[in-house]
Amino acid sequence: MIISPVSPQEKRKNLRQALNSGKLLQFPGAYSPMVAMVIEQQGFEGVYVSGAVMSNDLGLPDIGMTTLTEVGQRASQIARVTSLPAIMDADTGFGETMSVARTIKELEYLGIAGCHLEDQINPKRCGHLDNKQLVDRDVMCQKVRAASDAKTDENFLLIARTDARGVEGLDKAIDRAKAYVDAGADMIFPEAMKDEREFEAFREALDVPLLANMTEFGKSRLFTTTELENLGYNLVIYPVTTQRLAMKAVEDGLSTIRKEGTQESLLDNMQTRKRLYEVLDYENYNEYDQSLYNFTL
Ligand SMILES: C[C@](O)(C(=O)O)[C@H](CC(=O)O)C(=O)O
Ligand SMILES: [Mg+2]
Repeated sequence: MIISPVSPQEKRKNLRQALNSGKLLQFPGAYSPMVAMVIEQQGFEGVYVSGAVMSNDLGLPDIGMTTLTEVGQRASQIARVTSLPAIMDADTGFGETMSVARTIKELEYLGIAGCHLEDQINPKRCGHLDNKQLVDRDVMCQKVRAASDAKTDENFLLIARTDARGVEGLDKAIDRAKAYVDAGADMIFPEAMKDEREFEAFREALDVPLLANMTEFGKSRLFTTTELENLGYNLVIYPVTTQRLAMKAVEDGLSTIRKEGTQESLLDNMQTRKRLYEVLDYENYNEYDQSLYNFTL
């Protein structure tokens, strides 16, 4: 109730243990705290806070216009209602080297279990678009080193993402990933791989855990969990999925109300009041106040 009893330190420790299990961990994107609760109730292993989703939610494209404060606070609200670890998309780190160090310290303090930093210049763009631009490998290594040094909890998961595949090619992307591991990254996120062979090449080249991004309408085919597990990947994100599902339902629903003048025909598509209260565990708030849950539905 209210806030998960599992501390951020425990969540990070649990995540480290789970990553060592050899089992693929599924982290769907949560666009709000309540979505994180549903992700936990459905039995997933963790929650992802997407930079794209945070931007879109503010009515902005995903081009690095959001701030550490905005994204960090929202990620914290999402992280604290679930006992699952939450991983946050920190884009290019919200600034240069020293700011990146601050980003890590703030995210630890906000209860986040880990984050990823990417090697694009700012303004960045979605990793599955063309014409991305990268910072030099050394600049990114410096950021990763600063991030790693800034940790106070060794279990905070520092994930380096490389967007180099679409810019410099597969071999250079793998070289960069190796350099980021040497600089202190705990995990690698190879962005926008073209096919199975490329996912495999990263696995062969690196000993650290790997993250697979199964975003829809992008450059990678949507692999199943079995396929990803067989490829040796450790964690999969479905970053924008819940927002895409919800927004389609919202758009369709609004257009129906506009056309039909009532939402009557939409009721079957809606979360009922009963289900909402189950998700929120409303009944248990009665322990605190007997006058809260004395109605019938
Ligand atoms: C993972 C990602 O960084 C995100 O912000 O969720 C995006 C997802 C997307 O735009 O589909 C990405 O750059 O892949
Ligand atoms: Mg992103």
